[in-house]
Amino acid sequence: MNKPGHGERMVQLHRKYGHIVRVGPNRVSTSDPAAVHITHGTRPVWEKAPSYQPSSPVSGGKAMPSIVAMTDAQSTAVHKVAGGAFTANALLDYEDRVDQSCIAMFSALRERASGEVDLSWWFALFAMDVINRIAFSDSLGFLETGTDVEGLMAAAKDRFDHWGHWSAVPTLDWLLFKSPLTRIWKKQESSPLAAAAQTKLSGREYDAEKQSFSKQQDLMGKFLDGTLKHPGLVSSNEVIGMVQSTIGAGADTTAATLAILFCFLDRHPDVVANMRKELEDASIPGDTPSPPTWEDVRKLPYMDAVIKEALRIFPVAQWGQDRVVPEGGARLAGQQVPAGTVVGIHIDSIQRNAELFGSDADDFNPSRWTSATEERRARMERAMLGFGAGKRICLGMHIAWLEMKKLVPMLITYLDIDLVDHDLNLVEAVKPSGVRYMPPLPARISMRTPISREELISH
Ligand code: HEM
Repeated sequence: MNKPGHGERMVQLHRKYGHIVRVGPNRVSTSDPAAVHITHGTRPVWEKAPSYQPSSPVSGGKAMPSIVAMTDAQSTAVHKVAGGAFTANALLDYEDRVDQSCIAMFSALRERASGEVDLSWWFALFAMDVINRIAFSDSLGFLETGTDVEGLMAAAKDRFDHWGHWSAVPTLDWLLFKSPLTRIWKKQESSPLAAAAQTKLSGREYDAEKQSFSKQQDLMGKFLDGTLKHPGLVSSNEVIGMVQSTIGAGADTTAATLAILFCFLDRHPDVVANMRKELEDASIPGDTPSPPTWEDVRKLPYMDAVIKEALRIFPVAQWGQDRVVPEGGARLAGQQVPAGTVVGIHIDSIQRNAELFGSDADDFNPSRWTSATEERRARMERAMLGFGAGKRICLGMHIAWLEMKKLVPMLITYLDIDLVDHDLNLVEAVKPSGVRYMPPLPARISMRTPISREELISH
């Protein structure tokens, strides 16, 4: 998973050998869209494979609870306690924080408009800034300072790198990094992400009158309120793990998706022109330089198609979403697979399936979504796995859409963003890990509409 070109090699392997390919002892990969409804279905729920365990962060020599790596039973408890924090309705509680990050991002790019900026770095700062605001009601200043505050970005990246590296040998990961033995010979450090979550948790006050921790309507408050409603299901240590894993899961994924999207936009000025036209026709974001409202942008069909197409053609999640075949075995892609086998789904292969997406499935073409019949679009939607599927689908998916659909219109409306290298070979340049990490993307930024700083800040 950590070698450049891994995703592309898997696509070629599946195209050559079919929908089921053996990729290791007791381990297969499938590219059959129909198989996903079995592997990620609910009757029965297939457990996540041990390859998820290396994704759990370590703090003080112990594996911290991580939402991504939990068993089905643990995840059911977490969904009870925290599910409400991730629903489409909860988005309105976060909208003002996303706006603040959009404005901070826009100001930062605007201030650097005369020179070159590394777009990958700024998207990474944006995603970390916004997820901290949503999690703790505090940006920590990623965008204001332009730096990796408290090393949280490095810590999140380290987690994904570690996962990519050790996912094939989870027992060794446990022995070397998480077993009681390692506590004897290894220096015990606290993860910066866990430390940040712990500090915020200790500062949280309970409002006895409202019987709530949610004065600030953020993830931590909502998680804590969930523990009050469902006592005994999740401990405070687990709340820290949940916040920590949410930040880890939500930052680099969103940042890389934005960076990939802007690579494609750079290559397709016609798409940018269409997006601007759609926004202008809907008078969004308006004359003032503010991020558009969620209500205004959430249903714009072309914007939706463009972001979806970037998620389709170059999905950032590179882990195989491995599941274990339950008792009795299963029939996948016409073959009987025995119980206990680990089955990974290959997202790139499924999302570039020509039968579903057409003969130009390997090309970036947002209009495939807008021109498709309703029935065809529904079939394509079902094959989109960039956020996972089924019970363990990305909990932060709605938040990710909120962030992207607010930031992207703001950037393309007020800025021209011109990448220095228009022909970057993404397959070779991207560093695969748990997620695809984008290389630095030097870009020249210029203002499309003159806006005064006062005007920007006042909105
Ligand atoms: C474009 C951005 C994002 C992408 C592409 C993405 C992708 C994914 C994928 C593929 C999964 C796992 C499915 C599996 O292994 O079966 C996942 C899980 C998860 N994501 Fe995201 N994600 C994104 C943004 C976010 C954000 C913003 C948050 C938090 C606010 C978040 C929180 C989570 C959590 C907590 C899980 C674990 C769910 C579980 O196992 O039950 N993600 N995400």
